[in-house]
Amino acid sequence: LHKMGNKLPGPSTVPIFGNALLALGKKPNVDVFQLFNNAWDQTILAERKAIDIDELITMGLKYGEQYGNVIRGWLGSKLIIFLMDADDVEVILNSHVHIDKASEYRFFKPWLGEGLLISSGEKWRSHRKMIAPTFHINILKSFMDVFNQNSVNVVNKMKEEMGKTFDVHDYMSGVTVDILLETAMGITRKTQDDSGFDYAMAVMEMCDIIHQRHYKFWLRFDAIFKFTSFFKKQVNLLNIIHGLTNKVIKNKKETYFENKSKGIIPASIEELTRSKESYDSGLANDTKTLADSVFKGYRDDLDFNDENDVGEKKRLAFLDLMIESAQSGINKISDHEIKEEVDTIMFEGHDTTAAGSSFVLSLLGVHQDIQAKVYEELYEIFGDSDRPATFSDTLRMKYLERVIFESLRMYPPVPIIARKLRRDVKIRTNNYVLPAGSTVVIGTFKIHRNPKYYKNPEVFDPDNFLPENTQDRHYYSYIPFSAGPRSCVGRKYAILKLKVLISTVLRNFKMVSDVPEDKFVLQADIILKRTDGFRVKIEPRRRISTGV
Ligand code: HEM
Repeated sequence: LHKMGNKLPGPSTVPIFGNALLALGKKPNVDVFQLFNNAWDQTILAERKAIDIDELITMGLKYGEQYGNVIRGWLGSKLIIFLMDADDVEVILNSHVHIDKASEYRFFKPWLGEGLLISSGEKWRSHRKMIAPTFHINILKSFMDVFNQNSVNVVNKMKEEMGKTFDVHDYMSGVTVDILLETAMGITRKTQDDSGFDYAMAVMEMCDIIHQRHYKFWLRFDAIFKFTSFFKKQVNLLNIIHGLTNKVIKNKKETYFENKSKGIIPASIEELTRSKESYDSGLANDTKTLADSVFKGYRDDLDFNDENDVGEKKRLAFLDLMIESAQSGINKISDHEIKEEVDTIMFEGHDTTAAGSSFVLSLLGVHQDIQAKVYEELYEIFGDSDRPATFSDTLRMKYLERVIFESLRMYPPVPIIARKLRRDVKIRTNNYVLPAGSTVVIGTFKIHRNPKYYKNPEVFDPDNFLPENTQDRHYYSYIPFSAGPRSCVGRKYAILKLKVLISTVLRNFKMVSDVPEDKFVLQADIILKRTDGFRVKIEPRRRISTGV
């Protein structure tokens, strides 16, 4: 490992510590925008020694300017390799071999157990096969009412903020938890209480603790961590988080047995979607969305399931399927494993979309011309009507989709992903061989801002996703949902939900941001966020065409 690792370019090391001392005393909050905005300029980089940077990861990205798109760092005897070229990333993500997560993900274990995000081997494979069909396009269509209703609810809540400056993330976070509870978990509004908000807050604080464990190396050791105040806090936060997920499962199981004793068979997704068809008739001629072309280079099991019949039994929403499977013995899954998956979906499905929607809304507040174009498109679809969005409406939101994609490019909610290599792997850059046992960090944030793939990478421009601009671009230069066998299982769910939620907000309010984009302070936390808060103002929307 040592011999092969040292053949890769990277900063010089000191005995025992390797490059670990470079991270000493660094804080997690970074002005990432500033760092990356100017990072292509070598002279500015040279002056940037004093900047607060986020442990080896952000530092590794900075060193990219010096060493290229492959950099090695030694954290003691641990070899970390940063990859920032789409060709190299494809070799890792497209593989069915390199699918194990890096050991850093273990800090999630007390919270998520061995859920889909962290598990590997046979457990991951069989659970992925079980869970992916629960995000089948027919199921997503049946969620349209829930997406619409909750979007209207959050619009009504946001009216309180008219004329004030506020953090739109608070609202996006709340509505995202509500939507997840109702869709994936099948918990009706009647049975929900305020614990969703406490849950969202606890998740944010847990992410902070996990992040601290990444960059403060002494907190990496469980034996030390257990004696810190962080541990006590973690216990309290996990009580809140698991309190909600336990309640969700208990509630769902009770309903299952109640219905079973009454002989009630839950409506299949086919039945649910069929009854919608008359209401959602007149499907747009062109049913292809931007996602179909942008992600076509790495078709995954989600696409396969949508195009093939996965069998009626499997077409149940997530938690229904889990419980049905456990009770009927169709799939082998224990109660404990159900809980791990519920915790995983609640976390992955919530924090990512809350950050994604908050970035879109605050960016539109900055770029008024782009917002006017989005509104013009929505006006063409809905006119003055307040009617809910149908699935076919969402297919017509082509400019909004480009805006969402561009926002996920510049501000990917998951800014990096990491894998542990079990075998040596040869990459395209200089035919380097990455040794088994090393940790590979894929710098999504940096790849998305590489001028090799995007003409003006630092400029927010939805036209980056016009068909003529996407057709020849490397597929792995755009990986907000990762790609390959371990791609995000909620990708289609997320895009559909974002379209309904954001279109509903914009049909009711004009977003305004007094903070320009170059003043956004990013936090390269587990989930990319703004430490300065997603501060916006809203103005009532006059329902007239903007004439753009
Ligand atoms: C804008 C929204 C989202 C983004 C940007 C996003 C991004 C990602 C990324 C980059 C990964 C790979 C992580 C890694 O390899 O470490 C991932 C995995 C995952 N995501 Fe998402 N995600 C989003 C929404 C969702 C939603 C809505 C759900 C579920 C409702 C979800 C569920 C999952 C799960 C379960 C995994 C693990 C998949 C596996 O390893 O097989 N995500 N997501």
